[in-house]
Amino acid sequence: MPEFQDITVETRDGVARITIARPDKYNAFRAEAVEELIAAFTAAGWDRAVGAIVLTGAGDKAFCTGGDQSSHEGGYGGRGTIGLPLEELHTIIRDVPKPVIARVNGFAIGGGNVLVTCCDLAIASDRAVFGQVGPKVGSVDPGFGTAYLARVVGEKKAREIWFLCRRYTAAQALEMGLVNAVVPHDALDAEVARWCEEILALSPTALALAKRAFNADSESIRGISALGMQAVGLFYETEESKEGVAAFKEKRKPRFR
Ligand SMILES: CC(C)(COP(=O)(O)OP(=O)(O)OC[C@H]1O[C@@H](n2cnc3c(N)ncnc32)[C@H](O)[C@@H]1OP(=O)(O)O)[C@@H](O)C(=O)NCCC(=O)NCCSC(=O)c1cc(O)c2ccccc2c1O
Repeated sequence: MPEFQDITVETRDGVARITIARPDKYNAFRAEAVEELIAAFTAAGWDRAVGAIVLTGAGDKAFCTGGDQSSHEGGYGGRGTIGLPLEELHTIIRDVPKPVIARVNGFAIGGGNVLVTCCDLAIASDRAVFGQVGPKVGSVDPGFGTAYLARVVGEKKAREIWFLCRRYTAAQALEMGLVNAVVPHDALDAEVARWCEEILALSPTALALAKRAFNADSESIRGISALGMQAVGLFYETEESKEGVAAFKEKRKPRFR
């Protein structure tokens, strides 16, 4: 496994735990983090000794709060259409032939919420908070974070999440089907371990086939995502989008109109 700066990877007893390790930024990702996540998922995904992958964030505050707003004005400066190869990250989470569990230990906001959506399963602490902020900060995930979210929580709820940018409790996330279980914060690791143990007892090939069968039905969203990224790249160059980022950084309300 290569040396990582923004993430950590721990593989033990058949479980690879990938942690976004930027707690001072509420585990927001910059370009380096996205590249490292892609590399870690690729390695764990094809490691025959690994039967389940857990994605989480470091510390007690956040799972992930999406793109690092302090690292960009317009594009994010890395590889890909918007300077963050997010469509590749979402794709690899779906393509690894084993279950990926989001261990949601705190805020799952913006791109963090999209990661929860993309993971096969999600187990949340009762302190977790969910929501979208794209339209507040001049951005949108035009693929799995919108179109696939609608499949997960239903059309009306997905539109509410994006059109109002509210925050939701873990209990509300459970009710809408965004997570599979909610447990007291201190019981999160034990619960995630229990789910992994059950998965590890099952046929890996049957699980891989089931995952691919589930994915097949929503595969067209990958194309929508690629197309939408081109549009978001252009959107980031506009004053409207830049106003959203500036308002977040200056801790004020955006003036879009
Ligand atoms: C997470 C919050 C709801 C917390 O709010 P709260 O009021 O409790 O605390 P603060 O706002 O003061 O935050 C504390 C501290 O953390 C820093 N921080 C939080 N999030 C980020 C971040 N994303 N980047 C950088 N820094 C962050 C914050 O600045 C504070 O630091 P101090 O030093 O000032 O103390 C709230 O913070 C929040 O809403 N955060 C999310 C901000 C955000 O805009 N996220 C990115 C959205 S865009 C995105 O993620 C995205 C995802 C995709 O999948 C895409 C796909 C395709 C195209 C585009 C995509 C895209 O843009």
